[in-house]
Amino acid sequence: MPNTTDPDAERTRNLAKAETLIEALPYLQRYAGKTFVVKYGGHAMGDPELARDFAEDVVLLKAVGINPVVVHGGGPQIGAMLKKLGVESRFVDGLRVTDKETAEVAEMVLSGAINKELVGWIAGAGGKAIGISGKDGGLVTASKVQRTTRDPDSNIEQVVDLGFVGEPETVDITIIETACAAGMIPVIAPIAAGSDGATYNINADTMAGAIAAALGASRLFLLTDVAGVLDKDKQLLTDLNPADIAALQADGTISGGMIPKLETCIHAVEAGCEAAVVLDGRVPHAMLLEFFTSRGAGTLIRA
Ligand SMILES: Nc1ncnc2c1ncn2[C@@H]1O[C@H](COP(=O)(O)OP(=O)(O)O)[C@@H](O)[C@H]1O
Ligand SMILES: CC(=O)N[C@@H](CCC(=O)OP(=O)(O)O)C(=O)O
Repeated sequence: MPNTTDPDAERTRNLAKAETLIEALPYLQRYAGKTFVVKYGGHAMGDPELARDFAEDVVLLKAVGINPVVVHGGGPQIGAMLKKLGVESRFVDGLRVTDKETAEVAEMVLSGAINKELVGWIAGAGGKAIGISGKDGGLVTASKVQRTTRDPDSNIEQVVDLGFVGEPETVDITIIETACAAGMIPVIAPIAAGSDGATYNINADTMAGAIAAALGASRLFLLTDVAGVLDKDKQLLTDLNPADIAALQADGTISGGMIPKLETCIHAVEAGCEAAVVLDGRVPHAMLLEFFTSRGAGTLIRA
């Protein structure tokens, strides 16, 4: 326990607090008025302590004049609900094959339960969040994802039907700009309607990347369940560009869910987002530590 009655110890602690705030000063000056898109993955949401820390980080960003825009996932939560309902689920290239019933469950879990829970966490931290999906205010329209595979025996290319899996086709940022200007923090579920009127389930990383690109965001943070992008010896790679990522993909260093995540980062930085960061969402206040200290954390991707 710290000795609260020792004036020297008290002075040292206060000095450390002041130094931390001063360390943040250049970042605060540089990014006031800028927009950050934060993708909060379903895996990072399980722990209420971490969810509280995350909400505090977002509210702090807003309080210092940055516009945070949250896009959330919820893959594990959709999986748990489908299991309860006795509906089978399978993935192709990290995307959930989505029939009509699965799309209904995905919308219920993402736009309903998770979206409102996050809005609640942000309210609890003193912020004003507005929970929406791609459907609201014409934010995102979806087109159906097309996937093909090559049959290993015949070498014939076959179309894989993923059902109602979508990708953003158009993004209209009016609702985001309106909410931000009114002092609110948009919290966005990765669901959108297609031109056929159907509801489409969109991978949350893809949704976040498209929104970051449309906003020309200064930062895209992707909070996940690893320290960042790791090399073959499991060491953290702190800085990458699109050419580095292509090489890592070619030699098999990155695989699985990290491939669409980094494709999202490349798309965002090539479309004008200053930088994307893959961050460890299991670390308390990961986003603030990355952003407001000179040491940083995670993997920074720039064009
Ligand atoms: N080189 C790599 N560095 C870090 N993670 C990697 C790498 N290659 C593959 N992965 C995998 O990517 C996963 C993150 O992607 P994903 O599971 O889709 O995250 P999320 O659910 O947070 O969107 C990690 O848990 C890890 O298993
Ligand atoms: C098409 C598709 O796969 N959609 C995802 C949407 C949620 C998501 O991406 O959540 P995480 O970020 O927590 O993984 C799904 O159904 O799981």
